[in-house]
Amino acid sequence: MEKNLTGPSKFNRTAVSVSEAQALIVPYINKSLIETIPLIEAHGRTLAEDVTSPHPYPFFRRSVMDGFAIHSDDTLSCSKDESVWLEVVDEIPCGFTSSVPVGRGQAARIMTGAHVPDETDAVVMLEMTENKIEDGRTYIRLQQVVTSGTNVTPIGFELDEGELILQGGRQILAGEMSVLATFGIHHVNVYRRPTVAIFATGTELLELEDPLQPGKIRNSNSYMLASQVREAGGEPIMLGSIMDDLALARLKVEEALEKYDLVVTSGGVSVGDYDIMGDLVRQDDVTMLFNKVSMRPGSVTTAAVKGGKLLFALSGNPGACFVGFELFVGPAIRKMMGVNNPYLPEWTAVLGTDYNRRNSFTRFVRARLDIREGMLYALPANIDESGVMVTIKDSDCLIVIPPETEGIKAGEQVKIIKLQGNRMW
Ligand SMILES: Nc1nc2c(c(=O)[nH]1)N[C@H]1C(S)=C(S)[C@@H](COP(=O)(O)OP(=O)(O)OC[C@H]3O[C@@H](n4cnc5c(N)ncnc54)[C@H](O)[C@@H]3O)O[C@H]1N2
Ligand code: MOO
Ligand SMILES: [Mg+2]
Repeated sequence: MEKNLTGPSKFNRTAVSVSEAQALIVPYINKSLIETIPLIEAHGRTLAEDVTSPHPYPFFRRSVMDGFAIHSDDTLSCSKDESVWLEVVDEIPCGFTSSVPVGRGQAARIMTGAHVPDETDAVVMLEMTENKIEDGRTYIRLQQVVTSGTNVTPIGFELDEGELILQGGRQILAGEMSVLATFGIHHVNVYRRPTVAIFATGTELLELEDPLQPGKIRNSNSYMLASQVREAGGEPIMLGSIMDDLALARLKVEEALEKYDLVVTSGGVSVGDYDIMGDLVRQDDVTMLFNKVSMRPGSVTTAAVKGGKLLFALSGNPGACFVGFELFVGPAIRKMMGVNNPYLPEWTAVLGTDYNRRNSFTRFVRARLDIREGMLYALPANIDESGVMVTIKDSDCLIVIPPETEGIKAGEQVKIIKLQGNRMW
């Protein structure tokens, strides 16, 4: 293969901090277009509009129990020794309203969730009554005072008409589904999932079906990135891998940027002879945002803009590729999808084992989370090198080790970044 001789340019790098790098990207994040989709397909999507309640909820006074709708005043004289008999004049199943007025001294049999007759003001539970039939009429006996409002859910108990229920930017999960369905919102306006083109650079890369050969490895980064894109809410577009060839990479990037919302590559961003991405982002029609971040892993993470679209060139080292995505690409995808705070949550945890490494840069250490006696513990992976792939699968979070630390002792508090994905098994 023809060698890509490096110019001096890609050695010339100024490191920016993680937060500076994140801020440099923000102006170039374009919100996705809005689309209207059936509610049933909206799980996980981000609402693109505020939703206010079109009517109060509940919409009618609703019985909390199976029992009898009554006038509470009829029970004022009730006690253990003094009972009141009420005539049952109606039966109200769910989905119906009463068919006859319920007068004083009368009651209507009612089911949980049914419409409480307007003239009644309380529901007494079935178990608190006895009944008798006389001359073909049914009567119930009460021996306790029932206060007004007992077992009746008032109109608007949960929500008033016109109340802001869900703000734009909110993710639709089970609870939001329930609210939207309650108000008959069968189609919702959500942000379109950004399409994220993924391709890997590296002459050493094999496709998954290829047999192994000495010096070659399979392209695992693209598959890892596809999962990360999905978790962030985007739609991964797999564009395979290309060899380390600047012209080829350039063509591929241009095509992908034209067709898709975002492009993510892995590999070739350092200073090696075949590290073409460093040169690619320095070409005239590309605006490089940063090509070095004061962090490990992922120090070589690079971001650029071409034709108004973002290109992220992540490290080929799997650990650095993973972290670079979580800190920069994931937030960009979530922001495109209208998420108000797109960054992963920062929590505090107790460090589970000593962390002995000397550290000059901010380091993001993969770790497992564990709850011990109600406390959150972060247990660093035993091998955490940038080039190590296997412990990525064991990380629920990244421990943020500040720069200039000599090591941290078990039991000390550490800042962690909680990774997405609810691993349940
Ligand atoms: N002289 C220097 N060497 C290196 C520096 C440096 O500053 N000076 N930085 C190191 C750091 S830090 C990192 S991180 C890596 C970055 O490497 P690249 O982004 O240029 O990636 P490659 O050289 O293409 O590959 C590195 C490594 O990753 C493997 N790889 C690549 N693509 C994939 C893939 N799709 N799936 C799985 N694994 C992949 C590749 O085979 C290499 O082993 O540079 C250091 N060097
Ligand atoms: O970008 Mo490199 O990880 O710092 O290992
Ligand atoms: Mg390299």
